[in-house]
Amino acid sequence: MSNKVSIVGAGNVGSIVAYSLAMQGLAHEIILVDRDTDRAKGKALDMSHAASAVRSHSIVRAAESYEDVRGSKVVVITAGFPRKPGMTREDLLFKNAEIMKDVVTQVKEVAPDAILIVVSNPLDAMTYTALKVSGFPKNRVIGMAGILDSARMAYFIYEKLGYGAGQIRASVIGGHGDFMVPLPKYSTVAGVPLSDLLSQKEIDEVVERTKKAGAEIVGYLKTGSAYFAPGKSTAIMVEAILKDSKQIFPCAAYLDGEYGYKDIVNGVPVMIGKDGAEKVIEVTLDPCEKELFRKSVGAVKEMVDILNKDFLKEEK
Ligand SMILES: NC(=O)C1=CN([C@@H]2O[C@H](COP(=O)(O)OP(=O)(O)OC[C@H]3O[C@@H](n4cnc5c(N)ncnc54)[C@H](O)[C@@H]3O)[C@@H](O)[C@H]2O)C=CC1
Ligand SMILES: O=C([O-])CC(=O)C(=O)O
Repeated sequence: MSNKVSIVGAGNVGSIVAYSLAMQGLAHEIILVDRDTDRAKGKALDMSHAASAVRSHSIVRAAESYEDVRGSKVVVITAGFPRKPGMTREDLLFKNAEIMKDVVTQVKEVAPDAILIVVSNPLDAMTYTALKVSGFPKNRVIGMAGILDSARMAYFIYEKLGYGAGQIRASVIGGHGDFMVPLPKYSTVAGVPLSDLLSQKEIDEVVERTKKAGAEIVGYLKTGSAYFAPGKSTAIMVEAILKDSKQIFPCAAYLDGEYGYKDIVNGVPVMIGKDGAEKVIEVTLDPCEKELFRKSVGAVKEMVDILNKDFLKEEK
């Protein structure tokens, strides 16, 4: 099996994905594609030096054209604008949908068998766009968000507790927006339920901070958004595919009847292996969680309906 990975968008997130993979020596060849070719070239050279320093066998190269993406097992797409303070992720819809269409149209020509991992925002709508434009089967187009949102929730639980770092398992489903659905019921510290460790008020605070964590970081950085945790979370998905680990991660996946929804992308637990999103896992939700999930699907559907009306109408 090829373990070549291409990353389209050699900006902040794309660089961390590539760097994480190169340091692990997971992919033999990592290709950086960016419309700013010099940015890709400079970063690829720098990362190849770092790989050499740690005696990793990964080679990072900048693409001269999409021809260099040919033969990739995984193509990560981080091309697109990040938001700035005061913006929502949804504000990026039209600009990034244009970029996604352009990128996926070119990727599918040279890597028709690749698995696409979408990172660009608004994440769920961009994953849907990539799926429709590529025409790839649903298991081969996955969005990255849930690993990041769950990691953020785990960190905020740690901040409340002051102990348990590394032992906290948090769970977030739903879309990657203000309507994401943190699930305290499925969150534990070394197997101990969160409700045995924190008060309801503290849990509610963790939930709210998790939902706004992206915006909190945008507020500090001012010129763009988070990239270390997003990049690492994406690399974790690439690793699961390359190693065929068949582990469960929260990811944005195409729902085809699961959870009672069809023709929409939303964040759910997914078993990831060499074929991508090999299985969507259906978690039992209580009526309140179901309602939050419904709202989250609705928020993504609003964007998808806008795109389907015009922008994606030829992609069916
Ligand atoms: N899913 C998630 O959880 C997260 C998503 N994001 C999203 O990821 C995207 C990238 O974020 P950053 O890396 O911080 O932005 P960035 O601005 O640092 O990098 C974006 C890169 O895309 C390139 N690009 C733009 N159009 C292109 C095209 N048509 N072809 C090839 N390259 C192109 C740019 O030249 C730039 O290097 C944003 O949309 C951001 O909102 C960021 C963090 C988390
Ligand atoms: O907040 C943003 O715009 C970037 C992102 O999706 C995140 O960090 O969760």
